[in-house]
Amino acid sequence: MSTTIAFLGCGSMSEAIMAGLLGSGFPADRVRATVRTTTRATWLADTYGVTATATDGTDANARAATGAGLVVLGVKPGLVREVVAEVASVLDPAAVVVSVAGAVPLASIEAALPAGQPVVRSMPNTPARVGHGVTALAAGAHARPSDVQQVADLFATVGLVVEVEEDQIDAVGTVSGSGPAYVFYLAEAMAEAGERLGLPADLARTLAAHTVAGAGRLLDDPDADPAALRRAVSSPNGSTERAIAAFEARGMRDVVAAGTAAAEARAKEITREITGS
Ligand SMILES: NC(=O)C1=CN([C@@H]2O[C@H](COP(=O)(O)OP(=O)(O)OC[C@H]3O[C@@H](n4cnc5c(N)ncnc54)[C@H](OP(=O)(O)O)[C@@H]3O)[C@@H](O)[C@H]2O)C=CC1
Ligand SMILES: O=C(O)[C@@H]1CCC=N1
Repeated sequence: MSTTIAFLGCGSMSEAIMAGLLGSGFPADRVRATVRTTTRATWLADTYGVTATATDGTDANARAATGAGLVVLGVKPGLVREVVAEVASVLDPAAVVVSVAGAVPLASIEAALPAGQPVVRSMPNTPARVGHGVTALAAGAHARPSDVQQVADLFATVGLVVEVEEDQIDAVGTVSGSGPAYVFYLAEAMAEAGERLGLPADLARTLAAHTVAGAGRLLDDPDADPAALRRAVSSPNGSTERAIAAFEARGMRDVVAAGTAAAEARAKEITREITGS
């Protein structure tokens, strides 16, 4: 990849992608980032050696997007329209606009850009920070296969990339986009449970965190089967089997399904808030 990349909005998600990209050897002098505050802009520039500027009352987004081959929309969903409006007139016609924003439809971005501007919508996740992300991509109406490939190459520097239809993106987001938060929540719950059984808080947290990280490593294999890995821990009539039976009896699978359904419903609600339809 030999283009200039502009991250418009560089918080948790875009920083994770940017860090992975730089870690893969992409030159820092071809990366631009914009954020709202000067403090964060200075921190990003000092930490990564990229050009980072604050937008507050300035045309920083337009300046960062000018001449960039890839323009990543990394702001919160409610700000996407505003940022697109700031850059629409300066984009190179061949520049590929990549949205990481959850719940913002391709059509609403395309409608605010010059006709024919290629747009790709993505749903990444924060393990990208350590090169273990998974990103789903959905191509917009004017994105050519080579545009999608360029975006796939960007995200491949931070993990696995899959291509989906846009109508699957909300569901994807509830599994892999939000998913790291569910796993961290499980780690919190395991630590609290350990404390209730008398373990010191620090020890319980260390045990839970390292266990989740280690289990993740075991899953990090194309042939890994979560159910088989679970069975390998569960001795017949042993203590793990008893724990899993207690989870099942309390409807753990339904609880997880209810969480993902709530996440999907909220994504659709945000889409309605943004598009007014
Ligand atoms: N976090 C996640 O796990 C995932 C997030 N997403 C999507 O990524 C997007 C960003 O989320 P996340 O990174 O968590 O959010 P953050 O709040 O961490 O990052 C948003 C960034 O946008 C900056 N910003 C605010 N206003 C502007 C502006 N007008 N122009 C340029 N930059 C601006 C902020 O600057 P400052 O720091 O100075 O305030 C901040 O750095 C969202 O749309 C979300 O749906 C998608 C998948 C996963
Ligand atoms: O919570 C959110 O809205 C975003 C989308 C997926 C992960 N984070």
